[in-house]
Amino acid sequence: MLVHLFRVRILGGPVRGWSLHSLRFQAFSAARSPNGRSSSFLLQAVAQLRSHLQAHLPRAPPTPRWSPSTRYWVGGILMVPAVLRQCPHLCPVVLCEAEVSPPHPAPELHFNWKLFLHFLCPHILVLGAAIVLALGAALVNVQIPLLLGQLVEIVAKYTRDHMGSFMSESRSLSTQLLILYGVQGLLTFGYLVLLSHIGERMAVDMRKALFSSLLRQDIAFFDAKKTGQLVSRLTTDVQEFKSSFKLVISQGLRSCTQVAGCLVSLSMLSPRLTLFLAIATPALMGVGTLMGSGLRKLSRQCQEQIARATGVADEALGNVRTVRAFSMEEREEERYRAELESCRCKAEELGRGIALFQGLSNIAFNCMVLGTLFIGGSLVAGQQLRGGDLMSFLVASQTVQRSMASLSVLFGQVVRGLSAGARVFEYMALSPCIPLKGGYCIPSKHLRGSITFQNVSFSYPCRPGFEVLKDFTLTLPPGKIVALVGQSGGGKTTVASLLERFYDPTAGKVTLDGHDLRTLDPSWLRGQVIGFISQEPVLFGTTIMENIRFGKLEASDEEVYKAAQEANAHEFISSFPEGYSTVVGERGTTLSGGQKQRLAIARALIKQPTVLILDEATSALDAESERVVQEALDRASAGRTVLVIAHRLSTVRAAHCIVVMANGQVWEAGTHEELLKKGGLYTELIRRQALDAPLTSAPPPEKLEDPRSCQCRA
Ligand SMILES: Nc1ncnc2c1ncn2[C@@H]1O[C@H](COP(=O)(O)OP(=O)(O)OP(=O)(O)O)[C@@H](O)[C@H]1O
Repeated sequence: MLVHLFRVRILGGPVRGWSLHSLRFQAFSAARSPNGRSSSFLLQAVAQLRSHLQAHLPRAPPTPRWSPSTRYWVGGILMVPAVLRQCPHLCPVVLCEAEVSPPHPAPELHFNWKLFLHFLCPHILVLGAAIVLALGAALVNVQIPLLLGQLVEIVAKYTRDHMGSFMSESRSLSTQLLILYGVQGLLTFGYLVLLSHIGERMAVDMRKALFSSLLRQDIAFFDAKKTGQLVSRLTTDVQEFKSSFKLVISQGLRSCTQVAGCLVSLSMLSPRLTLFLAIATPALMGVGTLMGSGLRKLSRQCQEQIARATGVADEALGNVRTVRAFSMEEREEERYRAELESCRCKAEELGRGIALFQGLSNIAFNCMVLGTLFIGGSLVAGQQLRGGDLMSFLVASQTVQRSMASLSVLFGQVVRGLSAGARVFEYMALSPCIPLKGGYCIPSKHLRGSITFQNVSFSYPCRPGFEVLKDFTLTLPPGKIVALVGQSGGGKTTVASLLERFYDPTAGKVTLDGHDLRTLDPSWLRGQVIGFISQEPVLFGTTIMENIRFGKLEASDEEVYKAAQEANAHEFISSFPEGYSTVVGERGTTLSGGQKQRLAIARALIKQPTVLILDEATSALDAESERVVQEALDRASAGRTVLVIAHRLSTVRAAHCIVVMANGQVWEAGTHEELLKKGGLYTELIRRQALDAPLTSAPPPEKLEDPRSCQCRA
């Protein structure tokens, strides 16, 4: 408890419900002992204060409650258990910056110092100022124990001799101490404000750069990554990196300076006591570090288990409709309960470990104080040390211990910060294979919309061994409707993705009006040439107006209304009280499937695309919605090159050309009537669909002709 007493004195902070003033009063009262010797004065004062502090200092809770910051620090904080858990206000930076760190698999990543310096450079002057202030605060902190010792010497002299005026003798020292406290407070305020300024600005810059880099990555990149993981890099990792950066500068500098300064003071005060400290402190900290690493491991397991439980809850709540539809509430409750139970066991084990650690560390630190007092007391008794110097020694040694404890915490924080930074910088340094912009734009007067796939082979980058398209050749004549049909998984959507240039073919090429797509500007291609309408339209959680305008940001209100009319959407939009200002909810949840689809059609039509891709655009709709949407699609298709991907063959009978895909190739092609006459796979698919058999089970019948000759006529 003496440890805490001196911390209260060093930092001048109030102990809950117990002011510094009353502590001092108790110390002085205790000092009026009959023998008047300074050493016994010290011991009595300490004993008295100790008993008061025991009664007033907050204690560790009987069962640990794992608040996010507690969980986070449980692993790393173990070198300063008593300080941080019982006197959290004494270490505001540490606790303010504590964040939840989600469990991450440990990929081998290297911290990108070049990128780090790029973000740091604009703030280098402010950082310099913060470092100067932090060093100043630390140096002031080194001075305080020495002055405190001198003050105690005056107190001891007065209680021994009862001569002179205590007030006049102590005035100058007290004033100096007050000034130092004030200066230290100001310096601390200054460097924390500056560090916060740098940290927040860097975090914003890093988030902007990372977000921008993520949005520019290839679609193949997103095939391989989880959205949650990417979002976590933007949020948690940047936060952790920022916290570590601020902590390392503030705490690290201060602690190093204090350790160095106080060690000099200590060796000047008493070399013998310093030797005792030099042996005992590292030994204790070594044991503590060993125990700490075990507990950190346990803490990590605890976090992973919490993440598993959260995953179960997230999945159940996110898919609540499916859970309800299958009456699976009890099963989900049971799964969550089981995960929670494991969490509890792990957390309790961790709690026991921490309790043991805290108990042992309290004993160790108290023994160190006792040892210092014992050896120091004997030196005082032998007239080799003054009582005031012993007091200074105790205060300074506590500063050293506290600083070394924060350094050991910081070490863990540095490791975490570096790996968080490495994760953030990893994606910033990635450059996509398909650029967003750059390349040739066909002048609109020459743009016809003729598409060809020439001997295209393709495997998805995340599944390189599996060829989805094999020597695929197809022509989409300008202004005509071509329908792609075939077995599920046959590669129809892949054809559309290649046309959008979400991927580049592994072999062969895709051309627009004779130009290889790789030579054309992708943003022009996607933004102005191709309109894409998928089975599950994704809307943004904003107004209908803004959702339609997403297709062409500079579109006027009139253009939006016109697109909505073409898409058969104007009527239902106008029936809403808020009209075009209606907010559609997250992903458009407040709209029906047919309404969402019509908004998606309006969004695609507003840019007046030359080529339209309809990927099973009506398959998720009921008969009535399908009729309205199909009407809109028929209108939208007129005069455009249209690629329709369809499962229901009845919807593509009117297409100028129907292409049947199988095994990643064009199996046969022609009009509905021509294909029926051939009696090949198309006929088989129609027969199966009439029987309502799934298309997936259809093995392709014998091929009737060379697929290369299956071309749609212009
Ligand atoms: N992003 C992807 N990464 C890896 N493989 C993929 C990816 N998308 C599709 N595939 C695979 O490519 C093959 C063709 O898929 P595609 O979606 O093009 O088929 P489809 O004919 O459109 O099927 P459906 O009619 O069921 O929509 C499938 O085997 C599928 O598993």
